[in-house]
Amino acid sequence: MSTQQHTFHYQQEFSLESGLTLPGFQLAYTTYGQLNRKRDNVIWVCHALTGNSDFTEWWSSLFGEGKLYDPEDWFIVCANTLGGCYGSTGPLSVNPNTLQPYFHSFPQLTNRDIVGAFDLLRQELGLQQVHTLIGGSLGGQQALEWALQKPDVFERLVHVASNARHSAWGIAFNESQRMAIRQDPSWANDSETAGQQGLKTARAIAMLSYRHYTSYELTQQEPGNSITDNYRAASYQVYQGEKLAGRFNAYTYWLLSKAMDSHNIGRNRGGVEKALHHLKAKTLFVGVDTDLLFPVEEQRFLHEQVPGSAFALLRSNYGHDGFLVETDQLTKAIRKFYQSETINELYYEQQTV
Ligand SMILES: CC(=O)SCCNC(=O)CCNC(=O)[C@H](O)C(C)(C)COP(=O)(O)OP(=O)(O)OC[C@H]1O[C@@H](n2cnc3c(N)ncnc32)[C@H](O)[C@@H]1OP(=O)(O)O
Ligand SMILES: N[C@@H](CCO)C(=O)O
Repeated sequence: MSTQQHTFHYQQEFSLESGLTLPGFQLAYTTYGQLNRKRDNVIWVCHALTGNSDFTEWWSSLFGEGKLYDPEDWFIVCANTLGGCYGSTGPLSVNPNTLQPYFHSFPQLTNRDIVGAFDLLRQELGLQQVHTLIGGSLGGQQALEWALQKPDVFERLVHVASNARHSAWGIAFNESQRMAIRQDPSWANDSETAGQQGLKTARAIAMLSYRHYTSYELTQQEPGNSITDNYRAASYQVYQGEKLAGRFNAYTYWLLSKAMDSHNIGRNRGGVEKALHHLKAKTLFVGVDTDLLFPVEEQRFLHEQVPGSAFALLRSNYGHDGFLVETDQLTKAIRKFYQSETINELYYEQQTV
């Protein structure tokens, strides 16, 4: 069975948290497997900052024949985020009011806006219940926000390497990356490639928050003792910047990093703790022990605030990106979560749901 690519068109005005509007939008989305007769086998995935809707590309170990989410058993859905650059309406899309690309005029979005758009797609697909909503990093923020907005829809939430409110540390990292984009003179232009050089530096900065001292030591340590103008770790940084610039644009990067900054489930809900009282989904909070960007204290805090929730800690040398890499541990933790068993093993801790 293969994944299917689709596009959802919403042709009415869409109001944003800022008070601005979008004159409609489209979302690119991927499905895998079939909805069963009881319509109770839906898994909805929310992707991270630079991801796309095809979860089999970046979480391939979780989805597929014989894997945790086998398409023979599950109907799996993931939409590219609103504002994204993998088929959904974003800054490079044409504004139907001006017939020109939005570029810098694309309105700023929050995670509330983004999950509001996802929810319109969910309704269009007629999915009244979702067995599990799963997301990591920015996708975890969106999943938590959505589970709060629609508490009766999501039966389970798997919240991976994410938080309830973006931290001062995280905002500072994001702003440092946006400073790099602003330093690029082309950012002043309205063109598809505006800020692309700055984006490369932004990605290089971001890598330092996605990885860890240990992962650099393990993979990028200089083999010899000679002085060079291009140390292995230096060329790695340059390469990672080039690689992202080849598949992403600075506008979407800017927009989504600001959506991440504004993430705060407590906004207009009396604060984070009060907001969490409204979470109905059985929830597994997952952290990565070396995560510098979304440190494990953030997921432990959530676990403590949500009675009956489960918690799993993944061990990784990869830092935050461990959520994409440590899929064997993640699979085990989710399986245990589904079985509602109390576990206490070397690689993760978890309490009964
Ligand atoms: C649409 C989407 O892509 S989905 C969303 C974003 N995607 C992801 O996050 C993908 C998830 N994958 C990853 O994060 C990583 O690949 C990991 C964590 C799984 C593996 O990490 P690593 O083994 O360090 O691989 P990483 O991708 O960081 O770097 C490897 C690349 O750097 C290159 N590289 C490694 N060392 C160096 C160096 N010293 N100098 C230059 N290039 C280098 C490799 O040749 C390789 O190139 P390639 O990607 O063109 O094959
Ligand atoms: N590797 C991830 C990191 C952010 O979670 C990405 O590029 O989206």
